[in-house]
Amino acid sequence: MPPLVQLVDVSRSYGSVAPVRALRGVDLEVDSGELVSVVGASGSGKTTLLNIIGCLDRPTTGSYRLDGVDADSLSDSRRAGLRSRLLGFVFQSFHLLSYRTVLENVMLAEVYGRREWAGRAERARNALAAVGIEDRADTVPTRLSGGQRQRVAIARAIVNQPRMLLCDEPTGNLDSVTAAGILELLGGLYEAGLTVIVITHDPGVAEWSQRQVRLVDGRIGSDR
Ligand SMILES: Nc1ncnc2c1ncn2[C@@H]1O[C@H](COP(=O)(O)OP(=O)(O)OP(=O)(O)O)[C@@H](O)[C@H]1O
Repeated sequence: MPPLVQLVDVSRSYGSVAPVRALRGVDLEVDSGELVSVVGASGSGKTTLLNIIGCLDRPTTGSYRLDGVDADSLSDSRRAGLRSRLLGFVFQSFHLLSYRTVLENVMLAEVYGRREWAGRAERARNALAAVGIEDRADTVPTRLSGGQRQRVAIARAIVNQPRMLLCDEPTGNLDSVTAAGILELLGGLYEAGLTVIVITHDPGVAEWSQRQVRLVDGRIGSDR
């Protein structure tokens, strides 16, 4: 089996005049079932790396394979297909639609055309149950606490049954008790077999992960 994530000598520069070299020659492999944190100072390239892994951006040079597929060579629409089939995203600021109910937020994440319409609400309710928030299905996100909103965002991320969750500071807006609950939830998903990559500034989150990748000025400084 190929690694789920395989970056070979990946660099990413922004701009052409005096380019900013956000990533410089990154080699990284992540196998299915790993729980990896990505740490590093502000500006070290963490979000750039996550965007490439998430097929939201392409390397300037080097190659990226996702589940054995050369993601760089695909058209945008094929990349979107790969992304929706394999990946779920969780962000620091939740990115929920405030004028839709919790249930609708999760239902809207289902990929059009990929799965039959019937059962869509039930699958969304199951995802909400998996994160312990099914009783708030009919409310709007603005009536929820930060921790509850992040649970909804995680339900949305898992409703398509992805192979991997990509999380950008998932506990960054939460107090420590609430953050611990979210880590417990992510840890449970990892134990159930999901691959999880988490960008974090929080040393506690890095310690909690199984493997820490540290970026230093766009390069891998350590990987343990
Ligand atoms: N769209 C862009 N255009 C130009 N420069 C960018 C762009 N995105 C990121 N950069 C630069 O690339 C470098 C890496 O940025 P990146 O956001 O990946 O770092 P980061 O480690 O995620 O930082 P933070 O912890 O502050 O979120 C920084 O110097 C940043 O200013």
